[in-house]
Amino acid sequence: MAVLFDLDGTLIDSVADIHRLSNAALAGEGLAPLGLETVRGFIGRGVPHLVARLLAAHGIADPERAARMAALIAGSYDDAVELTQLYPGVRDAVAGLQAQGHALGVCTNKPASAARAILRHMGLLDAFPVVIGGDSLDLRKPDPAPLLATWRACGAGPAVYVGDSEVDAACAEAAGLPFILYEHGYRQIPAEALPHAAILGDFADLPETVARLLPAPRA
Ligand SMILES: O=C(O)COP(=O)(O)O
Ligand SMILES: [Mg+2]
Repeated sequence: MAVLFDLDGTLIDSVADIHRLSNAALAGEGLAPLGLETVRGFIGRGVPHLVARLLAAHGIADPERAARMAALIAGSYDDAVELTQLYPGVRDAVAGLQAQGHALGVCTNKPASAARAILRHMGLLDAFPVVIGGDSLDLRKPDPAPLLATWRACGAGPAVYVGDSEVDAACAEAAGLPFILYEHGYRQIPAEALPHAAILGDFADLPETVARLLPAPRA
């Protein structure tokens, strides 16, 4: 059985680093910085969406500037780890699921190398042998393709997806996987408004929630 995770807003609280990168990219274009809460609302659909929203906040739609900003962010994303933290209980939950023999994977819209870099920084890269990022395939979440690729690489057995946003809920639904909504991430609408099999408020409850949704096969 497999437990698949979103990254930003689910395993890690990365908004401060993404905020810093975003304002550096805006500064490169001579544009004023944006507040942390504003940038938080732009996270979850990958870097192209992020830069489009950063520019749109300044009333700008300009593919050339967006491409320059995306390149600047890509150039420093792997080092944007200092302000990022694991959500409380993540380390123990991951260890517990590993001990129960679950395959663990990450399916994020963050670029794959930045996703691996932050997992390495947290000492968790070995726990997640499968990491699919927003640039791993031609399609990103909410298209189900990256989640299905993660699921297949984790053995294609019974699986759940743990995520924090509208994008993750839609992606899990399209992939046909039960969705566990982590409620302290970056979603923009009430938790009840998102399709979910369970809501997770505390990572300490994750192994039990997974066991409820993925009962062990009878001998
Ligand atoms: O938008 C991003 O870059 C990443 O977001 P995700 O980890 O929640 O998919
Ligand atoms: Mg997320």
